[in-house]
Amino acid sequence: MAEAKQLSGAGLRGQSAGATALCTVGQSGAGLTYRGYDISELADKAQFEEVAYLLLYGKLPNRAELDAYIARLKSFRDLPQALKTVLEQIPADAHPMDVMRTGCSMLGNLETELDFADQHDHIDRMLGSFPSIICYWYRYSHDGVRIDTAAPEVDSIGGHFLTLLRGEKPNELHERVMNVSLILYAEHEFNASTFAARVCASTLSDIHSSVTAAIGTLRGPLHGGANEAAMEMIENWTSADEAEREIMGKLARKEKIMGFGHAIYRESDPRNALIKKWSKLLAEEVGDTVLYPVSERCEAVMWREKKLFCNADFFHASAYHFMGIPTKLFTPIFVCSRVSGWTAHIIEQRANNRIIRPSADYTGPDHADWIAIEDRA
Ligand SMILES: CC(=O)SCCNC(=O)CCNC(=O)[C@H](O)C(C)(C)COP(=O)(O)OP(=O)(O)OC[C@H]1O[C@@H](n2cnc3c(N)ncnc32)[C@H](O)[C@@H]1OP(=O)(O)O
Ligand SMILES: O=C([O-])CC(=O)C(=O)O
Repeated sequence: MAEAKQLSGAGLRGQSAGATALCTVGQSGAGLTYRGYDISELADKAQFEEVAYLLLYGKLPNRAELDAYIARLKSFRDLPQALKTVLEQIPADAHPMDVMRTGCSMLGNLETELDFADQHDHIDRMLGSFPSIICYWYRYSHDGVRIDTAAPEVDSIGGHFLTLLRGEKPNELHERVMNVSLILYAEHEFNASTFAARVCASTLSDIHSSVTAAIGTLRGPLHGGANEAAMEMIENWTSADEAEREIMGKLARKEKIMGFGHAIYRESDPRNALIKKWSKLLAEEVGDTVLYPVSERCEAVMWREKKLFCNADFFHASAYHFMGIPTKLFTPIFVCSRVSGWTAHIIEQRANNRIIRPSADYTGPDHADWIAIEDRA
């Protein structure tokens, strides 16, 4: 069994910030479970909606419960006119994560959470409508089309996203990959965005504020934004040899390579092998001879040179790209998935709440004498 990563230093590393029954990350150096279920088994056997139910309701649904849950999520796909009007004001060159942040916040204005007893209704609404929010904005701002977001012909959230984006139902392979991807991204203990959601929830704020805080936190390239940043890097390289030269140059310049490394895992991120397998299949489907070999070479060079491994984001970049998904929509897909984990954590925080308020080590002056404004330099 691998040793756990040595955790100490800045960034609250290695300090427990609370308890959770939702997820374990890196307990054996590399493992990941959601409520005790291993991620490999979930990615192989589950539907994303089943995993969301597991996280949110504490058990796997039986057939009748799953069917009812999927039907319920589908019923939340339509957007209120006022939200569509706001989305239509956002320019095409806006960052789609800003669109998600605004979309979630606007939903909170229109359908405000007035009572925590209704939290599940708001969560299901977010799960059902987030793909609609991003795709409505994208298709309107880029193609001038006002799409109907209901898409009743497709049941899954991943399939819904692709159908809205493309205007037609995806093939089985693409729907399956989206399902796996959403499962892999659903939950990850006290990562930065989830922690932001819990901090916000701990003030007894509403669920839309908590999720909006999480979206803003996921956006950064050190967190969810790494899948886009990885794509922007690898798409420049036309061969594996060029990728190796460029990576070596970046390492020599001490640049960060996006999609590698992890705050908790020590020797691998278990989500990588799972999404990599699907990226390879998609590469074969589109006849790719460049991007997948480039990605594999990056992986080999980073391990050889730095013992750094691909995290969940790296092979997501090529997988999404092979499915024709525009790079700037990569992180919003992460949002459509992680909203399940964020909201499960908000429920957990609310059930046993104390406001999250750590201390700081003060490093300023001991005492300063007041200087009248006319005497200041
Ligand atoms: C879904 C997710 O959010 S997964 C994470 C997505 N983020 C990325 O892919 C961004 C690139 N990766 C990183 O920036 C980091 O690895 C993080 C933010 C994920 C983790 O940060 P930390 O826990 O602080 O990293 P860690 O302590 O393991 O770093 C050890 C050393 O490796 C270096 N390192 C870590 N990751 C990388 C990387 N991707 N490229 C180059 N060097 C790296 C660090 O700079 C550090 O070097 P130093 O000791 O000379 O300062
Ligand atoms: O756990 C982390 O720090 C980041 C991560 O992999 C995730 O949120 O999926």
